Amino acid sequence: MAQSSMSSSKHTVVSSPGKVLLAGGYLVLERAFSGLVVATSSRFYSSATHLPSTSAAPASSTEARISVRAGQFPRKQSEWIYKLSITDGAMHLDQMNEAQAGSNKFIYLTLLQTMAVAYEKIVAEEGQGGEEAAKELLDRITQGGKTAGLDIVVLADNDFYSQREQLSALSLPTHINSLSSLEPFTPLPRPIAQTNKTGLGSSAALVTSLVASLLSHLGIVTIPSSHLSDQSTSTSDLGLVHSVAQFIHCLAQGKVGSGFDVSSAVFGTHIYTRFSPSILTPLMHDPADHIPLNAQPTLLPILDPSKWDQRNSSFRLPRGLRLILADVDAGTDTPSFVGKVLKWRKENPEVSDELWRGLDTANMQLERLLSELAGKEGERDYSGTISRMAERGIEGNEANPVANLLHEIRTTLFAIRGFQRKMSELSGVPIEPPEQTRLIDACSELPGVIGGGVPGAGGFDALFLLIIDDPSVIARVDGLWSSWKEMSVCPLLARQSDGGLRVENVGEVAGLRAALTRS
Ligand SMILES: Nc1ncnc2c1ncn2[C@@H]1O[C@H](COP(=O)(O)OP(=O)(O)O)[C@@H](O)[C@H]1O
Ligand SMILES: C[C@@](O)(CCOP(=O)(O)OP(=O)(O)O)CC(=O)O
Repeated sequence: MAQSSMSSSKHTVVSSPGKVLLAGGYLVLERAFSGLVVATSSRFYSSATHLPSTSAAPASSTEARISVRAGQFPRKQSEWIYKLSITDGAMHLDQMNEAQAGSNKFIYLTLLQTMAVAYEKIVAEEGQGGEEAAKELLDRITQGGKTAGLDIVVLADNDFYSQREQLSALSLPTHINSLSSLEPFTPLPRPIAQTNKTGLGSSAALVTSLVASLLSHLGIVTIPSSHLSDQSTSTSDLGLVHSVAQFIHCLAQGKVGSGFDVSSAVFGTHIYTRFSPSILTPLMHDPADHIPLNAQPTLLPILDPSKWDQRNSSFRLPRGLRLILADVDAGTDTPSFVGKVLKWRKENPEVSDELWRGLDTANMQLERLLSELAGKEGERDYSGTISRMAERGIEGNEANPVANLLHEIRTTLFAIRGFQRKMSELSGVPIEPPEQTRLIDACSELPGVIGGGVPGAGGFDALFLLIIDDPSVIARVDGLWSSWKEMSVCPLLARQSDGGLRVENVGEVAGLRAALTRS
């Protein structure tokens, strides 16, 4: 197990999946509507172990060092070192190397607020606040003053960042199969800010896995293990990780989004209905930049999962179908899309209400059809029908309910795109721009492709296809993508996955041990 209670070798690795909002972009910002969020097989890993003491950072029971390194990026600018100390009746977190590495708001806020939650949990366990509880927290971090603190490494599967340059450096074509030739956690040449992201939600997966690995390492929560035999997690532990990660992610982004990305990083694939943004309002204004050593908790009463009202209903893609994704080489400024669409909606309530309702009906129809198809997996002709469809267009067949469902799924995907184009036309925001329409239409004509669309906020960033999971279909899609001239289309390796947050066994994740020890 990666998580062990042996004092000197305690090592906790927690991973979170990336996300694709298959349906429900913009609508999911409102509690009246839901989104279909699919978690990806590509994951973000946060590893926590002890930091050996050195003369510069001696072991101490009154302060701790916390070093966080983004393991696949150039070390000099991608290792953030902090000191956590007790001074003037509060705990303070100060970065020691800002001049060299710059700051990383997502990491800093995750450390500060997670430590604040850990402090409040210790106060609740021990019944008293103040320096005693803060010292107990420092003790857990430094293993009773025997180590300097925590050594954290964060690593994202290759899919989270564009691998175009890495493929071309190895003279590999931009094909799905080429991606598996890249070394896991391939080193990237530039710092994070100069690296192109692919839209899998790196910051949500980072914050979620880091919150979980810290709280788990410090003995505050138990996270499910990748080993099915070890399922001792309570749902309230996952709920706490969820609310803490939502809070931190909103704080770091400077806004309260729908939170579907953090929710899928915790719970995996599901139908998501957002939390009321007012839950977080008291914490969003004027957040503390230190941890006051109060006896009364300030975060836990708000982050108590029982006070949160988001809904996750179970959903998964049927067997035999595969979700494939591509990164399209043209950036989209999602925040400005959201602002513009919402402004248009506010100015045009009647037209937009009708459009939102129509799109929601199509989105929910997609969910119903996919669930109905999943319900037929046990039927005799299920696999046969699916594989026959790999070779031809998706056609209905009166005598075959599986074929009919596949055909209805295709029609619904087209209907959703129709609504998204209407949204684009009316709001002036290119949610499904004509370049994407041409590409997705061409892909949808290939035998074995059920349909596709633009995920999340849409734009020029990415596209998804729902296909029959068969090598011949993948080969056809690969061929079309690599020869497409109007935009540069680079596939991702990820497929859909149901799992959410989990503790990993280091030896069982390909390339993880090597990446953790890479200097
Ligand atoms: N591998 C990583 N290591 C450390 N921080 C990361 C990493 N990946 C992303 N981040 C943080 O997340 C930020 C990007 O967040 P954001 O722009 O919201 O992207 P996304 O849409 O992928 O979530 C980066 O500026 C950085 O602070
Ligand atoms: C518009 C949205 O409903 C969906 C945006 O989804 P994306 O997957 O496009 O998001 P980014 O990771 O920020 O690029 C906004 C929201 O739900 O917060």
